[in-house]
Amino acid sequence: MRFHTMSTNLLLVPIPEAFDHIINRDIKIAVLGSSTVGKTALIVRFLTKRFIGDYESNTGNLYSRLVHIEGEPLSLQVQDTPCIQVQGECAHFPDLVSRSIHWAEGFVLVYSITDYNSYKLIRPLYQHIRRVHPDSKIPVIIVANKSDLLHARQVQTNDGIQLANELGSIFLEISTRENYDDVYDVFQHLCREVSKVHMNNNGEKRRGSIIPRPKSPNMQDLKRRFKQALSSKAKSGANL
Ligand SMILES: Nc1nc2c(ncn2[C@@H]2O[C@H](COP(=O)(O)OP(=O)(O)OP(=O)(O)O)[C@@H](O)[C@H]2O)c(=O)[nH]1
Repeated sequence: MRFHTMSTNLLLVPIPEAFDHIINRDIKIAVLGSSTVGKTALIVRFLTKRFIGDYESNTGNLYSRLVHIEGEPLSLQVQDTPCIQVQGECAHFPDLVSRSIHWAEGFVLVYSITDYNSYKLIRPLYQHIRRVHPDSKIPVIIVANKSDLLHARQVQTNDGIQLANELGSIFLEISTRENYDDVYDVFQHLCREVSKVHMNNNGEKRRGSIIPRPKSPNMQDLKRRFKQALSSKAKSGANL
């Protein structure tokens, strides 16, 4: 399943320090879900375009990239998170997951179509996010991964659609392995939604809180020293 909202460019390059002064905003995204649903594969596929089969068990890497949304350069940070354990109806959130939920401004909730338990985790996870961010409509995308493994399917597409409708979230069924475009869409859509939240909902607040970055700390320092030197010269001239 695809959504069709692609009109902007998403450019992925490492963030060089030289860009620091022109990037006004960070976009912080957390990718959450239970074990082996393909969280790391999804992020790595997005960042490198490559599907790499095997990963060490994830301990929580943070990835940074420069992206362009509607021409504006944004610093994208993606937090990969350790898996969440499910015990009956309860989900146990490791520390890093809890911290990521507080930190992030947009979420990718991943389950695997081959693992019904991973699907069952999505609702409590979503509700937990809403509890942590009660005042804001934080963008969330539900991703049903591994759609290429049809023979092992345990979760029907309709189950995903229904859940997403109920929760008021966007839903995508994708194969990280087979289809890069869908992976790209997930992150592009989320970046744009977070960007919209920045600009529309919190625009006034954020505009007020954006402190212009110093153009160059060295230049400022030089100017200050130059002024000091001038005033001490003027003083010593006055003393003559
Ligand atoms: N067939 C198929 N396999 C996938 C897909 N996405 C991920 N996998 C495989 O699923 C397994 C788990 O992927 P990971 O990315 O390590 O999963 P994770 O959610 O980060 O797992 P944890 O590290 O336990 O949290 C790996 O063997 C991947 O190759 C997919 O779209 N299709």
